[in-house]
Amino acid sequence: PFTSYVYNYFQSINSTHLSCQDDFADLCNLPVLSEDSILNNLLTRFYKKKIYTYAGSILIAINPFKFLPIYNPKYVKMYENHQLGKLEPHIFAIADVAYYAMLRKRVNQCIVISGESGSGKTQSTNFLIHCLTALSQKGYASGVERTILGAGPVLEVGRTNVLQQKCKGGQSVGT
Ligand SMILES: Nc1ncnc2c1ncn2[C@@H]1O[C@H](COP(=O)(O)OP(=O)(O)OP(=O)(O)O)[C@@H](O)[C@H]1O
Repeated sequence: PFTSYVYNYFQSINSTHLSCQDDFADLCNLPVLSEDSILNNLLTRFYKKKIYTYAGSILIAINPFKFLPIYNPKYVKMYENHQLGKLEPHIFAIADVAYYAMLRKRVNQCIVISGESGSGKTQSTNFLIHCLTALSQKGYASGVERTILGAGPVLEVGRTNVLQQKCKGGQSVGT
């Protein structure tokens, strides 16, 4: 029901009008907090090619279904050791916060990725692993990234068998 609500809402919106509208990088800063204002903000940002939005320390990602040039090493560097919320919302910001919290607190960290089928969980997991291996500076040298990414499909098949597909609504990455 929520998906059809969102779909109907998106259908009723004038996209040219949206791209001129102001948007908020964090939903917590919305002057009025309602379903309409949240969806309107997410859609406005999406039309401006901003697929990520914060809800406090939670990152909301909207699948663009196309390549965006926002995952290159320049972005890893830009988000390295930064304070969450200072820069535009980004998946690398979440990886960075988890990585440095792990180093600082010396405690394992967990990133939970949730969404319906096809929403981009696997892709987001890959971006997180890419960023984490780059931050640890082992990615390029030892092929750690390739090894972890290679294990992903095997783990997914195993987990899907055990949980019988219906429970496959979330993914997690531990650092
Ligand atoms: N950030 C992104 N940028 C570009 N394309 C994306 C992004 N996220 C997802 N996609 C596209 O959407 C497709 C589906 O995403 P993905 O496989 O990650 O979904 P999923 O949530 O893991 O689905 P399932 O639960 O069915 O396995 C990808 O193959 C990719 O083409």
